[in-house]
Amino acid sequence: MLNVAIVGPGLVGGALIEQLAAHLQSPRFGSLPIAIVGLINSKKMAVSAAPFAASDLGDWKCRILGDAAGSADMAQFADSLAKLGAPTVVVDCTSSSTVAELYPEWLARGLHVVTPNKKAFSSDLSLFRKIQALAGSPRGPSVYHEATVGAGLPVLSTLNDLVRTGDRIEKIEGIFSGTLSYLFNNFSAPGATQTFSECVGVAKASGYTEPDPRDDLNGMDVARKVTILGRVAGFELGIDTLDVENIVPEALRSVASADEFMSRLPEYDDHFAQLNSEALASGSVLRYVGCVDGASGQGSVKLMRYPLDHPFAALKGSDNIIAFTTARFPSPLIVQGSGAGSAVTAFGIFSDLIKICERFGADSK
Ligand SMILES: NC(=O)C1=CN([C@@H]2O[C@H](COP(=O)(O)OP(=O)(O)OC[C@H]3O[C@@H](n4cnc5c(N)ncnc54)[C@H](OP(=O)(O)O)[C@@H]3O)[C@@H](O)[C@H]2O)C=CC1
Ligand SMILES: N[C@@H](CC=O)C(=O)O
Ligand code: NA
Repeated sequence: MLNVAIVGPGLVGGALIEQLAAHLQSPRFGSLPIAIVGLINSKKMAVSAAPFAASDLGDWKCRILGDAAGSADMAQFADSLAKLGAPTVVVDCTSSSTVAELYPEWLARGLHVVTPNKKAFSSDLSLFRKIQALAGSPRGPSVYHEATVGAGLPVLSTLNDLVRTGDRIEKIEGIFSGTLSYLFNNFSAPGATQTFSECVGVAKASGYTEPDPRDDLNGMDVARKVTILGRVAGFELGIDTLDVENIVPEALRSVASADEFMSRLPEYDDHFAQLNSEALASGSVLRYVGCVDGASGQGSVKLMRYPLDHPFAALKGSDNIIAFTTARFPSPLIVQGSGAGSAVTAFGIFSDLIKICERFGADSK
């Protein structure tokens, strides 16, 4: 049995619980030997030697992390998990750097890590290297983070396959943000009528944005993804050395809360409308694009103009598009599809859990 403990059952972690519970209740393709044994948020935690029942998972806020649950204590949580005996995966569904810094400790105790949290792989290079070293042995603990780039789309598994089979990465270019894809697909299109701030509001309500949408609009979320792609491709990218275009209006960068930012954003609709009409007048649309350049080993994140017949201009909804140009793929290998939202992100995490099940041959007892 593979034990799973979820840190941060918010939007994405909650969707993962739903998908795992649905599988427990009605396995479609044979029962996977996966059990949820731990949950922790910033206030409460519960760890159990016996798997949580599907019926409790259906109402986990009351039945597992309700009043009877203990106070959150991350050290104690990891201690209890390490003592369980069976292979155990900690799924970090927070966006916390503090939690990400605990991965080396978890790995050293034999716990596997699966996460959509970008922080550990895009912050200090030394943390990334430490994690890679601890997760590098064939029978030791593993780290999977497919959902950190393109949510559930098979982006990192594709890149890993290219790298491990000896291909040379020349360029990775794409629209890596569901939020910014949604914004510009809907705002910057011939005949579009929604204002920029209205589009941001819909992206937030749809669960595409980070908890504070400024983390999307300032380019940092895309910069983190570019850094992860660059590092997985073998380049020593540092997030602070990337060329990143921040499109948050200057006066709103320091406002205290996400709510205040959202309420003041309409003041800047004219500014974005102006940028958009200039692009449309030249037969182009605006798209927010990230790039890893294999020749220089550098990355960039920029608001660019694309002609209407370019594949980036034809993108829909919150789709991501990632084009890998390599020695073997001079005509790029393209991955495209829904790249944000809790269901597809939870799917990416679930598929990583299945890989650990397969690698460690957890039996179904
Ligand atoms: N939304 C998307 O489309 C995608 C999201 N991601 C990533 O998924 C992750 C989760 O996003 P989302 O679900 O939207 O975030 P939410 O804000 O909805 O949930 C975050 C959760 O983390 C908990 N948490 C925060 N800090 C701590 C801590 N120190 N210890 C324990 N728990 C903590 C919060 O607890 P509490 O409720 O008590 O505050 C909450 O349950 C992020 O890293 C995001 O970047 C990746 C790909 C796509
Ligand atoms: N806020 C991000 C969520 C996924 O990483 C996005 O919009 O892509
Ligand atoms: Na992905």
